[in-house]
Amino acid sequence: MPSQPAVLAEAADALWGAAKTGHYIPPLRATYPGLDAADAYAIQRRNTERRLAAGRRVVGCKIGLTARAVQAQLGVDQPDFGVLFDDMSFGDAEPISMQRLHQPKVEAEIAFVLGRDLDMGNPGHADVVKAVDHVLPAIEIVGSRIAGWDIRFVDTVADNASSGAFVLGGSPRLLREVDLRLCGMVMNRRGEPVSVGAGAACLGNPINAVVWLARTMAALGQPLRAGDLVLSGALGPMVPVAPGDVFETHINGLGSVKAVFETAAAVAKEST
Ligand SMILES: C[C@H](O)CC(=O)C(=O)O
Repeated sequence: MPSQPAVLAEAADALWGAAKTGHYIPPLRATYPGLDAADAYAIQRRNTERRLAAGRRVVGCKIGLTARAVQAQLGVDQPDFGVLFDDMSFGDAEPISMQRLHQPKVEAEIAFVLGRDLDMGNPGHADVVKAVDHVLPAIEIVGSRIAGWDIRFVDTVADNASSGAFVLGGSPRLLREVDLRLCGMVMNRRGEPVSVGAGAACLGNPINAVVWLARTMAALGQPLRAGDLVLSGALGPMVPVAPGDVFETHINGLGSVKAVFETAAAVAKEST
């Protein structure tokens, strides 16, 4: 049974407050034991509307929970999605302020940029392949407003799929130039490998994840559109971020992208 609107509003307010204050909250599933997936997306939508009202612009979607191991950990057999906004976007090697992040972790991903709308009913693989304009290497900086990342499906969905920020590489490639299933990924922190993986880790092929999202959004009556960015899901394990960290991700056939986080001294200066 769907939760009462007052419960959804209270949960959305709690996440919003945690993002503003940095006082992270207990898991929603513990505070509101009846919450289901539909409730969680309704909570996410409330805060999306709040961000839009504050002048932020939607630039696309992120897909999460695409790795079978992570799905098993959270007890689900499907991915989830969150909304990407203009102010989450950082360029290759552009310094990222720690102040705006919440318990940040990084993941290496493949970003898709669409050149056509996917507004047909139940889009398929051929539709998605035709609609992709280009792909890019990306680093997603995930975050959680839930204390200690103690999340299950409803907690992360409500929290905009634990999104935070993202960095895109600067050299777009065409889909036909790369085999996304086979491309290997290594992420280094100051030269040391901290996460390795491959395209196949993302639902067998990152294109499968984009098909899942395209179908989901079409079914919701909010189809993916030309110009939308899609972060397709992690290719390897998430890695916690500390101030001053620099992560470089290389994805075979796609090139490299670097995420640079401000130092502890800069964090201290910002908070005085
Ligand atoms: C909890 C996050 O959704 C993880 C994520 O972004 C991913 O699995 O990819």
